[in-house]
Amino acid sequence: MGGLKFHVLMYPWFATGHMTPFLFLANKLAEKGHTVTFLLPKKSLKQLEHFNLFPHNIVFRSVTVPHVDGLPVGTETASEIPVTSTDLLMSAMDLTRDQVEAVVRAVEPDLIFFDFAHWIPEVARDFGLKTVKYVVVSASTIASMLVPGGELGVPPPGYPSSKVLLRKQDAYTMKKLEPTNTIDVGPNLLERVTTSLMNSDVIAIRTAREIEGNFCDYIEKHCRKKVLLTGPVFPEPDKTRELEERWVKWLSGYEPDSVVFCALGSQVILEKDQFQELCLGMELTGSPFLVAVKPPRGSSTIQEALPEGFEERVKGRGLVWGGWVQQPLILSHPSVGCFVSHCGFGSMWESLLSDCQIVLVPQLGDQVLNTRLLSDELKVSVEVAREETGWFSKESLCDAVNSVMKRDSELGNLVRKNHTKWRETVASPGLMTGYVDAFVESLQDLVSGTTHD
Ligand SMILES: O=c1ccn([C@@H]2O[C@H](COP(=O)(O)OP(=O)(O)O[C@H]3O[C@H](CO)[C@@H](O)[C@H](O)[C@H]3O)[C@@H](O)[C@H]2O)c(=O)[nH]1
Repeated sequence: MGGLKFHVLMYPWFATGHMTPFLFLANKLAEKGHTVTFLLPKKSLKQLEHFNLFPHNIVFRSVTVPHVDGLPVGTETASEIPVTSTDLLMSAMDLTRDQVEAVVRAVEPDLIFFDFAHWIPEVARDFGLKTVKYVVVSASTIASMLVPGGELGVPPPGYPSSKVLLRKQDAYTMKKLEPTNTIDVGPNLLERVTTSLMNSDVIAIRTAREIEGNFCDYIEKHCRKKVLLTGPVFPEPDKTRELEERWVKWLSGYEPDSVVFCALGSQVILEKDQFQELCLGMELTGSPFLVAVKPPRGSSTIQEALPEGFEERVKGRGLVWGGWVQQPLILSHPSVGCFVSHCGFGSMWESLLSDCQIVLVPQLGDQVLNTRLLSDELKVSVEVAREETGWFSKESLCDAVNSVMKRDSELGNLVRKNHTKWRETVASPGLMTGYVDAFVESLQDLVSGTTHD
């Protein structure tokens, strides 16, 4: 608890998968007596408030997200829009610079944490402050962004892995990100990320050396600056919130480890045909299943998009739900035996912490890299096979699930064994506290201007 106390201003990208890990880290800092001003869009306040375990030390301040042409009026967060409109929301974030400067002036922080607001180092310089670019995607994602433009499947010189790569059949992930608008919105995502990496004082990554050490070293060398690791920074289990009664009731009707749970995060919106294939694949597994995804593109409800006759056929054993569910609590329910995930970075950690078998069906580039890390390097999961176009069939989904769910499957036993080993590693309390303690010490040095070789 000793040493210098500092005040951090945090300004994460307006997406659940970014704001929540920032807040988890804020809790760790607050626990040690440091203070945090957390800037976020108004709409996100409600969703995040309950994660704030130290309301005296962590103070939320909302920003007004200005309207930009091309976005529906009132848009404030990435989960409200398709990923192809991300660049528009980023340009709206750029327009909040005045508001951020006013907050800096008012609260006088010692440090600013940011991720996509690439102009934060300029603001900080004006006030004589230090900045931390906090990476809440995997180190492998950042490493692969540092040398863009190479041939898919071929590691750039010095890149630390021949497995954690985008391959030719992953080209579809790039199409998914192509902006659909023609409005000039300033720098693209890659430019924002590289500018942020280059202009911040230090880079911090939400990862563990045990899992991605070689990628962290690669980034440090490439960016020629210190890379600090916070460890996975899992949230404390929230004992005040229990799994909703409807899910407790539904899940309790099934045998232990029998239910296949599928969730694709806060952003993914499938095309209708791929959504239907997902449903049919789950049906084909023969297992009870719960799918929690957004309605597919062009449909306003799940019901209107389900395949013909599907609901009657799976009645009593399968459910497709279009709303938000409590993912970590569902994963820890004894009836849930398999997690079919998009492998967003948050879900990646949650899947590692769970004792479910893991089946991955990534949708975006970073999710593909996380998938390769888990499936090909750590061998704790299996990936659903895709065709060259990026399409996955109901058969390939069903095969992947059954390959790890069938009793006595060799692959199932192998991934279970590896998963147990890695879960024990990442969940060991010593690992987390060790990372956070070392991270805080480095921040104290940064604020006080102390240097260590
Ligand atoms: O119904 C749901 C859906 C999600 N979650 C939670 O929401 C978080 C989602 O985070 P993540 O798994 O990281 O997914 P996304 O928010 O979809 O991911 C975005 O942000 C990630 C960085 O954290 C990137 O890796 C992804 O590519 C990007 O799409 C997790 O904690 C989930 O437990 C729920 O609780 N209920």
